[in-house]
Amino acid sequence: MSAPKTLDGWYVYHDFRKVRYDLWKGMSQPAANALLRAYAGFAESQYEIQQDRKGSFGQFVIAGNKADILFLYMRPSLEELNEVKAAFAATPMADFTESTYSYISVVELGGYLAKPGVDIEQDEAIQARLKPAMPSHRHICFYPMNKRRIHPDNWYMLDEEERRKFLLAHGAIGRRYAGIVKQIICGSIGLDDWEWGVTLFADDPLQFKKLVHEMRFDESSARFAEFGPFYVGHQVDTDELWRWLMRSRASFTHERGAGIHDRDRTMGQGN
Ligand code: VOV
Repeated sequence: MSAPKTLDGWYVYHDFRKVRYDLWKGMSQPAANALLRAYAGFAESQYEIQQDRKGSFGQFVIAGNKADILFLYMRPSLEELNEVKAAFAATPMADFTESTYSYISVVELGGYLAKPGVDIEQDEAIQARLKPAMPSHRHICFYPMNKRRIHPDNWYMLDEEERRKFLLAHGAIGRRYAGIVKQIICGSIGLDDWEWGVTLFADDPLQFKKLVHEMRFDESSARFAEFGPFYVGHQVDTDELWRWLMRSRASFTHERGAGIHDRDRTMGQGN
């Protein structure tokens, strides 16, 4: 029995963080403004890297209390992800948030997608899937998963034909969500605690429930899948993240609606 080939793309770092409200609320308003301005510079540089197609970046507010914020980065190499980690650590945002969960993986596609005789590097459609720009959908859902290895439901002992049959049925369900849910499946065997990181994007979060629910009844998930913790949230730009963070400070009530640039202006006037 031989392992199926995979096509591997950008390395992915999910960085889930919680706000240290004890520090954040104790900070003076000018200090909070300066902090967020410094962070905005970092976020801007991340979006520029994405613009240059040298990586991807997204900011998300996470629902529930497993985390408050997710920073999601993709880069061509693990070293570059570690550079991003250092660059983030240098921002004051790192001082008043703490990591609650992280996940390292690499964008993965089935090896059968490689057409014989065609250089993967020249196949634009495959390159776009291996090195994806951050989808612009409003919502995100992330969870890690394994394929079971307990007899008789041992995914890794199935022959190729059986696995293909299961994945065909899985793909058929997924395709019914074309244009509604976008998936980025990342392999993490040898990289992190689970075998895959599943990241889904949709404008309506209810579609995550509908898709995952449908897949639970499909044999490839019903018999073989095991799941880790689920995270769900919505995508924000830096300005919206700023407003969300400011709302969590008691002093924000009289500043509701002020964005980074408004704040910069008022800061410049000596506020
Ligand atoms: C949003 C829709 C969607 C679509 C269209 C889709 C399609 C496909 C196709 C065609 C293929 C086959 C290999 C390849 O082409 O890469 C896959 C592969 C895979 N998937 Fe998937 N999947 C989706 C969605 C989707 C979800 C929601 C999940 C989580 C499962 C659940 O129960 O919660 C998932 C998982 C996976 C995994 C872990 C793999 C790798 C399995 C392996 O052993 O290698 N996936 N997937």
